[in-house]
Amino acid sequence: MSIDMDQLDAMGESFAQLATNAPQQVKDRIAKYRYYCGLQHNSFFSFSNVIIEDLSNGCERFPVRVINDMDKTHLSAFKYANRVIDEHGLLNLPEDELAKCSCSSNISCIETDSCDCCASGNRYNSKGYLIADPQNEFSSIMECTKLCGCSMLCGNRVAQKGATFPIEIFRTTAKGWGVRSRAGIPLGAFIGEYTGLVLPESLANGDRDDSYVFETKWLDDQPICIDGKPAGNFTRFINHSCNPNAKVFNVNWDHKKSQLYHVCIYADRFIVKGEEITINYGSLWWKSKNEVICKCDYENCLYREVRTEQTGQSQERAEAQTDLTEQSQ
Ligand SMILES: C[S@@+](CC[C@H](N)C(=O)[O-])C[C@H]1O[C@@H](n2cnc3c(N)ncnc32)[C@H](O)[C@@H]1O
Repeated sequence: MSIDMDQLDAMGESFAQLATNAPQQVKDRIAKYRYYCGLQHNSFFSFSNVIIEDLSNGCERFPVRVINDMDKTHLSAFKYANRVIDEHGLLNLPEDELAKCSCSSNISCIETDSCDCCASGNRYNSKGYLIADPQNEFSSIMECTKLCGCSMLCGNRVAQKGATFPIEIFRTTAKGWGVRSRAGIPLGAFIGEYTGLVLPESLANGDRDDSYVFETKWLDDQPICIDGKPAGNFTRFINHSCNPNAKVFNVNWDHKKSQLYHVCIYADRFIVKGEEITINYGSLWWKSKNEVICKCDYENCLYREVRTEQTGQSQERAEAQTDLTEQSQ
């Protein structure tokens, strides 16, 4: 049988066109099947248009590819930074205030019950996945620090070593850019740290565009914020969902116990290859962004209606949901 290559190309073109115009849920499903079948970008009936091969310029362990199959929009400029940038010197802390455990260098702290670091927050298992403790009211993790007796091979050093699961940035139908996984990510696995400029809260608010601002948790002082707009890594593109598959924890490994400035994102369930990674921005973010309509497509979405008044059914549902979330953290 002879194959008419022109006809094949035409079929590929119309498939690509169909896929491009399909609703997001259909696209997500197609993306998953493409990944399962091992289809590469730019292969036959691939509809992926890679516009940047590695946004991180080699900073990450994997290339951060940027894909736009939707329109001609390009990324707005920002500085790629895989660590927070502390221009105001807010994180210059005396070393003696750093937490430390007295474990020995030939054990992994997660294997003992006597490690002070592991005892003060949520813990990792032997694969480096988080075992979240619902009683931990600050959603915090205390990793071992440079003053600890253990070595860098200790299993209680995960987020400090950086992101390991490959991800890519893609243009969504209705939420601007988003992040999706290029591999399955197990429950509890570390995805990435939310990086950016470290700012006092007073500077983060005001006239600044706060769409990319994350407030960190300080337990005994003024809060600081991380602004991912001028500088940040791939996590700055993570969108909100009312049914998220990832969760934020505050992690400590180089500062005193009461200051939880590393904002780290972990899988909250198994994330399938090709699935968009989402977190819950929280009711306070949505309260301050009345003009934004949530496009998460979740059937029980809490913010899909215009929220001109802070009353009504959807607001009550949002607050009830937030109370539940806060209780479970
Ligand atoms: C931290 S940025 C996330 C990346 C962003 N989508 C982009 O293109 O750069 C937050 C902004 O993304 C958009 N966004 C995130 N989640 C959304 C959602 N569920 N529905 C609608 N817009 C969303 C909003 O414009 C929000 O201000």
